[in-house]
Amino acid sequence: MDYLSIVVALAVTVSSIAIIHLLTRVKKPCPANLPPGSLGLPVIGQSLGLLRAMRSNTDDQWIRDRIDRYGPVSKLSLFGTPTVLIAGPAANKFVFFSSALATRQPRSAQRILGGNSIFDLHGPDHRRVRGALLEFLRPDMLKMYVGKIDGEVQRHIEENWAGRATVTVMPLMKRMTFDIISALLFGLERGDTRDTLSGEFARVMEGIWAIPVNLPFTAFRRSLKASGRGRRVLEGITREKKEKVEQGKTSRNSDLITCLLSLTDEHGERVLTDEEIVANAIVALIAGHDTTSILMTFMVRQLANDPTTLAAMVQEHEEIAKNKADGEALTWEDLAKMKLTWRVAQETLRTVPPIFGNFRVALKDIEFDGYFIPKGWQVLWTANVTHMDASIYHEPAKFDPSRFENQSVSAAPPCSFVAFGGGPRICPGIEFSRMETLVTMHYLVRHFKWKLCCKSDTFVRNLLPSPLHGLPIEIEHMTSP
Ligand code: HEM
Repeated sequence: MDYLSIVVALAVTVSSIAIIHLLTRVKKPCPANLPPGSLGLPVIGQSLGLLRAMRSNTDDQWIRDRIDRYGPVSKLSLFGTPTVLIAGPAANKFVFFSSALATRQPRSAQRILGGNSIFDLHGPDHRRVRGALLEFLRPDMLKMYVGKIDGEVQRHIEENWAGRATVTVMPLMKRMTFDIISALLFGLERGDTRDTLSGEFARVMEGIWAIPVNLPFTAFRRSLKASGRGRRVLEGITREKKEKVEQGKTSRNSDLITCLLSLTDEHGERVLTDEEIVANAIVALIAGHDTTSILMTFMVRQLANDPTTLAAMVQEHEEIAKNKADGEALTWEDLAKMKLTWRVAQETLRTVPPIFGNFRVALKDIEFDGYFIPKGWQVLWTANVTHMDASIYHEPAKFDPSRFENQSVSAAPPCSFVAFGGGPRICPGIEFSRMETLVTMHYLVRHFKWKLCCKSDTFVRNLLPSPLHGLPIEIEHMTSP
């Protein structure tokens, strides 16, 4: 709401500027071969149309309409910058692998996350920070934490699902993924600090993709302030951990922050500064928290209306459970057996990708598909058009996890499944989110049956997809968790 009302308020001011601009501008030569389409009104461009479409869950159609009208490469203006929208596997590959394109966060996210975030780094700095994060996020490191994730999930279900007749899935999944991430990344066990941080980060998320107007009562201002408070808590935690590392009182594998503090290069110098560690721990929290909770929420929503998939999943998890003692935690080997469940997750990500797409910025004049993209323009890649392409996914509207079985998808062109992005910036948190999702589904499908409370099964995109009213469900207990 906040976002839209500010945009509308700004529209009046901006239209006046636009008129003055149109009357006074010096005509610049227009490079040949720009993609078809119109840049619309200065500053506003097509932003309102896209935001409206996202809110009414018609963004897919909005993009498709543009493609029908202009073809797979078209120009428009979004959030004040001329933009080229490109779609399809070849376009995705171009975006993910071109060294002439750099990631660009909205100005609001840049200001909230600060300058050290991996999202704003390129070349050797990006590789250094990404390499450091992967030291902790790589599978052979994460496998040590299955028990810890299992403990968090079981406790969460016991406290929030057991004994209830209804629950609202989305906020519960958000809180649970926050708790898991903060336990593993920051080494924060349950308690006051974790609760405070959870509140601060919920506020950060509200304004991270807002118009960056730092005025009282704007979501951006609340978010900026909350990120400052959250950052100070994490700086304190980092200082404490640093002392322990220097005194040799902790293991490098305790959590992400300790791991990053312990990393040194061949000259014995720390790989990341304290500021970089705090900034990128925050990034990992923000990048990993909503995305995974959305995936799990939409899996719950899908399974409510898909008894065949649910029955197959229950069977997979009962098979695993029958070889375990009561209350015994899952292991890495158990997760490896949850193949169907991960296919259901992949199909959920195909049909409802948590990340709609993202922007890059052209570092120099470039060309794609015969069209000229000037330096400084944005390039927008989106997931849905590719995921719903009938020439890649037969009957794309149908929910069919078996597509990911022996990969009918492996015959598909590269960059056809882009829920996690691709290329050198592919999501480094895939394994982490896979672990959280598999462990959570293991306990949910074995212990509960559920049905949706809302008859209307729609969702909106507030940049990220969100089911109506957070997905309230009626639950029935099968066995105690
Ligand atoms: C279902 C869960 C997730 C989804 C769908 C997802 C999706 C994505 C996508 C699409 C990108 C690439 C954006 C681009 O190239 O424009 C990305 C990057 C990133 N993700 Fe994830 N993500 C998920 C979970 C996680 C988790 C759990 C973490 C951390 C614990 C994480 C950390 C990151 C980071 C740090 C980047 C930036 C990588 C870089 O720029 O090199 N993500 N994610």
